[in-house]
Amino acid sequence: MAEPTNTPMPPSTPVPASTPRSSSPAPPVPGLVSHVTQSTISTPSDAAVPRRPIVLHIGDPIKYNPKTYAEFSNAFEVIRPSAAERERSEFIRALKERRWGDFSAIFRPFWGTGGEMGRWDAELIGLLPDTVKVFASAGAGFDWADTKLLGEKGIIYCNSGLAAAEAVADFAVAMIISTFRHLPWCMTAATFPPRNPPSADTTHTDDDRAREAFQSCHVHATAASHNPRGHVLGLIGFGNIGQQIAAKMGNPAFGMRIAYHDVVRKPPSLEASLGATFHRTLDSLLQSADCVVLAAPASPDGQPLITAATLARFRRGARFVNVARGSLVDEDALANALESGILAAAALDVHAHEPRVHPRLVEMATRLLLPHGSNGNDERAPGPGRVMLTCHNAGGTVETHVGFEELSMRNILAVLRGEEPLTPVNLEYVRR
Ligand SMILES: O=CC(=O)O
Repeated sequence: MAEPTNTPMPPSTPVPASTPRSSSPAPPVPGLVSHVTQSTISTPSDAAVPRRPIVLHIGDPIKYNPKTYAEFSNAFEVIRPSAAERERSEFIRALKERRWGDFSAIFRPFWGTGGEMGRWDAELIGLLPDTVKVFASAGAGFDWADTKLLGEKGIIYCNSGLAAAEAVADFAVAMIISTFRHLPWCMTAATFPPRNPPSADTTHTDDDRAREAFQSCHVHATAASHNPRGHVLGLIGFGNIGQQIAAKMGNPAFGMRIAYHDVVRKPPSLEASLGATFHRTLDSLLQSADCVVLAAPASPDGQPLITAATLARFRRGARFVNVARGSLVDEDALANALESGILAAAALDVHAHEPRVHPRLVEMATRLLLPHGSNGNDERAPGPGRVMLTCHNAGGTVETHVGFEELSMRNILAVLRGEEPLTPVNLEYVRR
C-alpha cells in the first residue's frame, strides 16, 4: 500500500477533522442507488433549472455513508456505468460517443471495482471531456493512473491514503513481528503434514511427522527468533503509513529504534515526536536497519527499488517487509537474498504480478524441512518459514472502506465547489 506524504490523521478517524461538513442536515436517502442515473443522461424536465455537474461514478454503489451520499447526489447528477460499460473497449467507445455528457468528476469509491477499464493512460485520459476537474478514488496507491498526465489536462487526482493508513500500519506491525518471530514456520509446523496431497514418505506415519515438525519448530524457531525491541526499523517512505508504523513500533510500545529515508525530510518536531532518525540516502538506511519496511509509492517508471544491488547493501540477516507495491521489488533477487542468507526473513503483502505470487517465494513460505534435512538452528541458513505471504490485504478493513467512500465524496464536493481538495497527489502538474 503506497501513499504520498499527507498530514497524519487522528487514529480511527476515516476522514480528516478539517473535512468540511454540510451546513444543513442532509435529506433522508430513500434508496441509495435510486439517486444514480444508470448510464443515460436524463434531460431536466424544467429547462429553467440549472443543470447540476455530472459525476461519473465507476464501480459499486455507495454502501457506508448514506448522509454524505445524500448531499453528494443532491449536488451532482451521478451517472454510474454498468459493469459491461466499464470494460475497456466499451468504456472507450462510450467516451468517444460522449455517452455520459460533459462530466466534471470521476468517482471511484471502491478498491475492488471500478478498475475494469484498466490503466488510466494517455489513451483514456485523452478521451476525457475538458470539463473534468477532479478524479477522486479509493486506495492509497495510484500506480494505475497517470496522475502527471491527468494534472497536465487540468484534472486533480485525489487518493484515499489517509483512510487506509491505520489498517496498513496495523498489518505492517503483524508482518514485522512475523519476520522477528518466524510466524509462518510456527503456523506451518503446527498444521504439518499438509493433508493434501498425501506424502510420498512411507517410512514415517503422519503422526510421527506431525510430532517431529512440532518439536523441531518448538526448539529451532524459538532459537532463531528475536524481540523487536532495541532493533532498528528502517522505513522507506515516511508519509502517513510510514509514520503510523513508526508510532506503533517505536517507544513505548515495541521499543524499536526508528530510522527513515524519504525524498522529503520531515520537520524536526515530527521526527522528535516519533523518535525517528532521517537517513539522507537509501544506502545509509539499508546499512543500519535490522528490518526494512517499504511504505513508499511505486516508482513513476515502474522500476524496482529493491534489486540485487540494493539487497547487497542490507545488513546480513536483516528482515524485509513490503506493504507498498510489488513493482518496487525484483522478486528473483529477493528470493536469492533469502536463499543466500542476506535476509533472515521477509513478509510480503504485495506482489509484482498480482494475483500471481512468485513460485520460489511460495515454496519458501510453505516448505517445512524436518530436522534430518534442516538447518533450523542456524538463523542465516535457508530454512523453513522464512516468508510470510498475503493477498494484498494490508489496507483492507471495513473502516478503510468507510473512509475511502467518505474521502472521495468530500474531495469531489470540495473541488466542484471551488474549495481546496483534501488529499490531492498531483497538484504540481495541474494547470489551474
Ligand atoms: O494497495 C492498496 C491501496 O492502494 O490502497
